[in-house]
Amino acid sequence: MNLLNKDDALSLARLRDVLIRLEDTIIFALIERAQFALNDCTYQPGVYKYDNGSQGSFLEYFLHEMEKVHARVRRYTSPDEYPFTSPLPEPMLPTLDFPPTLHPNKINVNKDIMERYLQDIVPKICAPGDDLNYGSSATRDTECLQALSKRIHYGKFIAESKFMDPTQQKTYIRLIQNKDRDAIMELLTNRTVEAALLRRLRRKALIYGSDITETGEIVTKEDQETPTTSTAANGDKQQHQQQEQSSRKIQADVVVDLYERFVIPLTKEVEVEYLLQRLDGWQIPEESKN
Ligand SMILES: O=C(O)C(=O)C[C@]1(C(=O)O)C=C[C@@H](O)C=C1
Repeated sequence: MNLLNKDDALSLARLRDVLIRLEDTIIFALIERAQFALNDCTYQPGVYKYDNGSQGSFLEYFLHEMEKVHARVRRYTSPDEYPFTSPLPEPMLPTLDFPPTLHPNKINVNKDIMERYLQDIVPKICAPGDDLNYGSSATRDTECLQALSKRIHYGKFIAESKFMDPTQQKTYIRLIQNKDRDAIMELLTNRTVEAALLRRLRRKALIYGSDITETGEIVTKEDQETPTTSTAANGDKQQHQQQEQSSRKIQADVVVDLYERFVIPLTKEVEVEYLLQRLDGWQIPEESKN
């Protein structure tokens, strides 16, 4: 998405395309992280002494050092990029002129994303234990966190696009003025889009989590070892399905659950928060007054 182009940044269809592409980024990032053990010591504060004075975990140290370099090349001046750590240095590259697409706001839900990622996601996708690959797991964690953060903060653009829809603006303005959080949530919810997303995501996770043979067939280890036949008893079939699931690089259920319970709800929270602040310092145009 070219955020230097305002029309792109506010087209709901294009924004949804970005979310679809980010599904791939997120699934692949999770698959990469799942190669390594949980490595819990990388999440505990005070395990190592850090040269930047950090008192946090190895992951926080790593994230901060990496975000410093990314800040220098102006990553966080882009309205779809949000850092997890601070303070960060000023960019060494000259500032880019992004058109003012979003209403000024300071919404950053990365703290929630980090908490949910560590509590809910890592333990579900990684084997328990310690394989000493601390740098590799922190690198993969960073990729997962950045992709999730980008996806969830895209809620701001989506909310802006919905707010700018002339058929909806009056209603949004009334609900925002009444601070009616629940009604705003209901108005921005599109259950058809959510259901289609979850179906697509399951399919993608099943496919991306499998291997492909030289002749292009999708297989798992058990497809070769335990042939399923139409005469297999139900119990055998179930056992096979369970084996097949456990041999995948990532379980489709885990990815779907992650989106259902965390990614979509948090994106919607960002949308609601953004809308609740949307009228601050904004002159309501005559045609949009209720
Ligand atoms: O596509 C939208 O309209 C969005 O607001 C994004 C999203 C999502 O997180 O995927 C969130 C709320 C809608 O119910 C549908 C989908």
